[in-house]
Amino acid sequence: MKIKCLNPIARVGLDQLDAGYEIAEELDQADAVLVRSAAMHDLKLPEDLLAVARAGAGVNNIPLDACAEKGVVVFNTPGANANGVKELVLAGMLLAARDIAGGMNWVKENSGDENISKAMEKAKKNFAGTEIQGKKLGVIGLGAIGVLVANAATSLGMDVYGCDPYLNVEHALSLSRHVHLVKDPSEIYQNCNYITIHVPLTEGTRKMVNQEALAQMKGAVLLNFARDLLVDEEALEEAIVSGSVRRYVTDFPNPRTAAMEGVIAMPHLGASTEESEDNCAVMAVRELKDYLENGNIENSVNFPSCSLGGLRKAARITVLHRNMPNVISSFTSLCGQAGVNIADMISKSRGEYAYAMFDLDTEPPVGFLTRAQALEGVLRVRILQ
Ligand SMILES: NC(=O)c1ccc[n+]([C@@H]2O[C@H](COP(=O)([O-])OP(=O)(O)OC[C@H]3O[C@@H](n4cnc5c(N)ncnc54)[C@H](O)[C@@H]3O)[C@@H](O)[C@H]2O)c1
Ligand SMILES: O=C(O)CC[C@@H](O)C(=O)O
Repeated sequence: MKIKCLNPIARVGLDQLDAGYEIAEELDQADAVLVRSAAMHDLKLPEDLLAVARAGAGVNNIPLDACAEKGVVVFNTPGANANGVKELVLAGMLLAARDIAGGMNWVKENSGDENISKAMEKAKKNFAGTEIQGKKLGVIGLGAIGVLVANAATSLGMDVYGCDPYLNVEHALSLSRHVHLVKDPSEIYQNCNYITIHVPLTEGTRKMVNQEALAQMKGAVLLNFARDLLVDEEALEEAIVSGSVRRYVTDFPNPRTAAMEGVIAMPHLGASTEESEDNCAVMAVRELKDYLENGNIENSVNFPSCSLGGLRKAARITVLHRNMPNVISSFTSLCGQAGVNIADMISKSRGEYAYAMFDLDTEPPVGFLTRAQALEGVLRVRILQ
């Protein structure tokens, strides 16, 4: 199997690619891709590509539907970099609360002054700020990162409000009982001193922090460690001028926000820690290997989770297909006609797409793959032995 890395991937992950794997020089040779933030929308994907693993959470750089149509399974690594981002969000709040950066610049600028120790006692009033303890924090999106930020902020004495209409059970169970859940994000926009967004960028969330949302804020600090396009930047500029937003702290500057007054920007550093990079690489490689070797899918963002464990029978056939009637029945009929017995099977669906795995008592006959691949609704068939 050839794996193409479109971005640098941590060594500890690549070290798991043992005998049977090699790193591809070119994308067109690849059976699978490992990627971080590289934009894949305009890449020509090889016909034989089986999988893409995003060493990270956000998948807006990957054409998910186009991949599904070609029978390419896309994975991500949920939660693997969440702590790295949480810690930077806390730093972002503190950088907005006190002029730490201004103060540090002052020290550098005055480093030649022999009397700096005296001068700073006069100058420091220019960099004074406020504390975050007792302030209201609103967290929009209570997933892997949002929950960690909310819980950490309660420990720092903040009064925390969270909003997530799709909150899942796992995240609900790990959320501190001190966090107040609200249904309407307007409650957060209107009442919170700090507002942090932790939702994925999708067509539904693009510019979710719009003019209407920004106008409700009352001198809030808005933190965006998720994606730049979640915020309407034209409206943001007006909100900063009018004072409804006091500071915009972002990990996703672009030519517009990088130059904007009132913005504290970092160069996409949220997941740039040794620990997050290692966690993501290890999880991404593990997911790829389990799919390539056993056909099992875990943490895919365009196909359902589905597993039959390790390969123990004569052969395993996996079928990525459209979620429509008769695909499974036409496949099992084909098995019957070919005289192969299905020892075990599993089938799962997710939206428009579905996946089925069949363990067989005997190897399928020559020509079976071509016939299965030609069935209506089938996107890709693999035979694993
Ligand atoms: N700065 C970085 O380096 C960095 C690192 C990791 C992730 N991210 C970004 O942060 C995002 C979130 O990451 P995560 O690991 O917490 O993902 P996650 O999938 O665990 O959590 C996302 C949460 O957003 C919620 N959500 C979706 N739409 C919503 C809406 N309209 N309103 C409120 N909640 C909504 C979901 O229900 C989910 O709970 C990623 O998609 C990515 O874009 C950035
Ligand atoms: O790979 C990175 O450094 C950033 C990843 C981050 O944006 C994510 O969505 O997980």
